Amino acid sequence: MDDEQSPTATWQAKHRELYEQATRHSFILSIRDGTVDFSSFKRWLGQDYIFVKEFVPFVCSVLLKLQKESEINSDKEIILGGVAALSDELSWFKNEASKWGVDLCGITPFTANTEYCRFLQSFGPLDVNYTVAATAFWAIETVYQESFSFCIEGDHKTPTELLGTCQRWGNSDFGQYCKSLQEIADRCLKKAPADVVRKAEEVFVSVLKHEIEFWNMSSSE
Ligand SMILES: Cc1ncc(CO)c(N)n1
Repeated sequence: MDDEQSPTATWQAKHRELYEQATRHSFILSIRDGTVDFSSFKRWLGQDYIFVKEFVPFVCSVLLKLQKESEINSDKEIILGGVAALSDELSWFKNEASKWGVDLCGITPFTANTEYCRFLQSFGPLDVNYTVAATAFWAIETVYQESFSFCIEGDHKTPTELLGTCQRWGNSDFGQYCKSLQEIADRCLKKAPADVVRKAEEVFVSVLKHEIEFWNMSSSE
């Protein structure tokens, strides 16, 4: 791929500061250096389960939008794979929650989570542009990939109990999946009109801000 021409890579560089705050947040750094507070981890776990339940209809809406753009068949397979993986992910959350003694039924979403979920819902209507939704999808998955892969890279001190979580989003298959999503977003963005590209960039920045708020929420009381 021609990186110089890649709109998403350009934005990652242009919004570097926000991007770093989202992917190198103190919560993630505390996992990597082993100082993480397990009660924060448990809070993140319960809140993220709520988020992922809302992420399912979001990814389905991306698939539905794509259905209207009849020609791109390989995109459909990648995104359908994403929907399928979420089923496994929800089971993983239930299993992980029971290991940590977190009661998933009794959880109420915190404000940052509610706001992020509302943002996801805003992509629901079919007239919301596919390119913009695909950009959001790529950004959401990539923040987790870059955050959790950092916790299992190099000289980390990630607690053993958290390695499974970090591998879930930090593994190289998930990394490959994020690259595929990036290629989809870039291909769409390269042929999109200027107003769509502008909107997609705004959405990219919004995702970073929501992700930062989500980490803040998880790491504070
Ligand atoms: C908040 C949040 N962002 C991204 C992902 C990746 O799916 C997730 N599970 N939760």
